[in-house]
Amino acid sequence: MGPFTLADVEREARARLPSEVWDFVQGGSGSERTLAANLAQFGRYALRPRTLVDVSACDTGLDLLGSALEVPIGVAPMAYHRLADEAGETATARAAGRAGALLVAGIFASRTLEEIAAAATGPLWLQLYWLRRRDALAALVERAEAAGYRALVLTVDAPRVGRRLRDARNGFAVPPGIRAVNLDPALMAASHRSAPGASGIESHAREQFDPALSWSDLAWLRERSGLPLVLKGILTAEDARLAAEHGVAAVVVSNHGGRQLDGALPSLAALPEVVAALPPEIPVLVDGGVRTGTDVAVALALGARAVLVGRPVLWGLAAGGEAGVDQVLGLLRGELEEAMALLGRPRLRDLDRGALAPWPGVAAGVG
Ligand SMILES: Cc1cc2nc3c(=O)[nH]c(=O)nc-3n(C[C@H](O)[C@H](O)[C@H](O)COP(=O)(O)O)c2cc1C
Ligand SMILES: O=C(O)C(=O)c1ccccc1
Repeated sequence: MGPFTLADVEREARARLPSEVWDFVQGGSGSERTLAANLAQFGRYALRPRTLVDVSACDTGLDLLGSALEVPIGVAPMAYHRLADEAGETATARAAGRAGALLVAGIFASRTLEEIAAAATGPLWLQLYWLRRRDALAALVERAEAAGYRALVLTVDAPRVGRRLRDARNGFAVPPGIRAVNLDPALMAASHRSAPGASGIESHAREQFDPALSWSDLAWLRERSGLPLVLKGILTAEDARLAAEHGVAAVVVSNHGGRQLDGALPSLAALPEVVAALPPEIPVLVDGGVRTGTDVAVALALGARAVLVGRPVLWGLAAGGEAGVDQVLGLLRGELEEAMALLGRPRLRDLDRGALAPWPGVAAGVG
């Protein structure tokens, strides 16, 4: 029977994955304070249900950068889905399409951009890191456009990869059979070796990521592609305003699932100031710690247009492959519809600050 919650899927995934892969997926940087705070922040809000509203039809559909979604939910970009399931990103793509959800494929996908696009039936975006090898980046952008990707998501919170102590202690390296197949193997070699005290991921990023990336470099990307540019990893109003000035189409409020700056703001806590700093035509997405449909409702009530979900998708893959991702996305969708019905807010636009109160005795900053 079940799973009935994402926590059920998490338990099953943990039982199935090798412990060093589990640690890579689950872990955060440093003391994992931000990782924990992402989850805890949702508990700072209480919901204010309205009654005697016709909720016989709850509509979770929306338009995001010109693409229709059935749910305000996307799969966050994550490296190496094949760590969790043999089919990897193609399974994720099929499941996301069935759920009417967005898929953000990662630059370190373990299936080719073209394989992912062929499996996808819904909108697809591609996440990029700013690699020193700008030629490799330019080639990816060209391939993404040709394959039908609809936006580029530049991750801006990782000039280097944060120190993840679980991976360092485990000497984690990406297993040889699993590769970031969209990049030249020569660029990826360090990911497959662990140096003393550093994971392969950390060594690879030190070698290949260009930490000199700054606002003026965004023009390079925008010149190479007509695709909308999304910045992932914004946590402040200052950066939100700069993003708007630089012609960005959307932003993702994120601390990278607590994997980058330990001690950074929980993403839900940063969301209101980012929303307030941007005009309504620039949608704000948020990720980090979304585990239930009511979490989705809270994020939307604080001004997010949609949420991205990271680890739970890998749990789904590990627990049941493509069907496991169906379960994860299906549970979130069902829980969101239930929350909307019981809140008396049958349309996404009804989810506003009026839906929230601070949890009694806790300063939530509903504003
Ligand atoms: C195993 C794993 C790999 C990730 N790889 C990437 C990546 O390659 N690029 C990126 O921008 N974010 C990456 N992320 C961060 C996610 O996109 C997302 O910000 C985060 O997982 C959201 O938090 P959640 O896992 O609590 O939902 C990764 C996260 C995990 C757990
Ligand atoms: O972005 C990440 O969190 C991550 O785990 C990763 C994976 C491969 C290369 C760089 C970062």
